[in-house]
Amino acid sequence: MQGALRGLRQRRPRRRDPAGAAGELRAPLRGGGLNAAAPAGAPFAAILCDLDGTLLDTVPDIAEAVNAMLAELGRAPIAEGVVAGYVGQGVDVLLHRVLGGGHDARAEAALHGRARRLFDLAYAASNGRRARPYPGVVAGLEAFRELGLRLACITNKPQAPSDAVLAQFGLDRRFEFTLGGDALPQRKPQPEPLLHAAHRLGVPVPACLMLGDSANDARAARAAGMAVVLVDYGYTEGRPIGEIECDAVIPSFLALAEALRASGRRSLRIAAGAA
Ligand SMILES: O=C(O)COP(=O)(O)O
Ligand SMILES: [Mg+2]
Repeated sequence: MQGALRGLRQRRPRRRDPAGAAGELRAPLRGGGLNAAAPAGAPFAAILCDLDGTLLDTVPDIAEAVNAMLAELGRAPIAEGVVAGYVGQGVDVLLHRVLGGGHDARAEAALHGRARRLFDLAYAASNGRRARPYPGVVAGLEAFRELGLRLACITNKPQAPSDAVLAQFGLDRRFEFTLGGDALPQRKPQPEPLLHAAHRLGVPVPACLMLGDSANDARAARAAGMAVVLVDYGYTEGRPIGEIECDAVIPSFLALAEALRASGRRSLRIAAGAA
């Protein structure tokens, strides 16, 4: 157990559940305190899982489509690492960033619309070509299932490519449903997709745990009133993972499964000295 927990890093205390439902943390955070807690006396019942950068390493295929789009527009290609820093808030934001060359850039509407059509065509072809699940994802999802946790995938990637790439790896069967970035008017970091998922699962909001890789997942979870755990290997829009407020950072799904198993799904108990 010690080994599996070693990678869990204690994060800034979550003093009060934003929705007021989970109440105060039940133990001090010094040493091996509780880091995130399900609603008092109740275990976590569901995990809402992000896709890009959490389940699957998808940037090689996204970058291929971005560069095919740029070639059609007569523009120079950009490096995969730059594309990785632009992924997180869905395709429209990605293309504004690519066309404008910065995180806050906005492209002119006609150009953006043309780029979107070209990107969608190119991504339909490249999606799944080089994408791979991260180590421990498949075994971790199986462990979550064995723990009796309900699972839904909540992504900012549009529904069609999300469904296609998850099905390619048999991961669609692991989730009760997948909510794509175009399924609702709102996307992460807004809380609505998470609240929608909790409602659809029939699980109380504070009994849901968001598992993601970026500040978009963390902010959505906080706004919804959920605990949030981030993987340390995903796409953070160029931000150091340590700067993103969350309950814990984990090296793999298996580490989270072990922490939840050890606590009867009631909390993430952080190993002493694991910070
Ligand atoms: O498509 C994106 O920009 C990010 O997708 P994600 O929410 O699955 O990380
Ligand atoms: Mg992600």
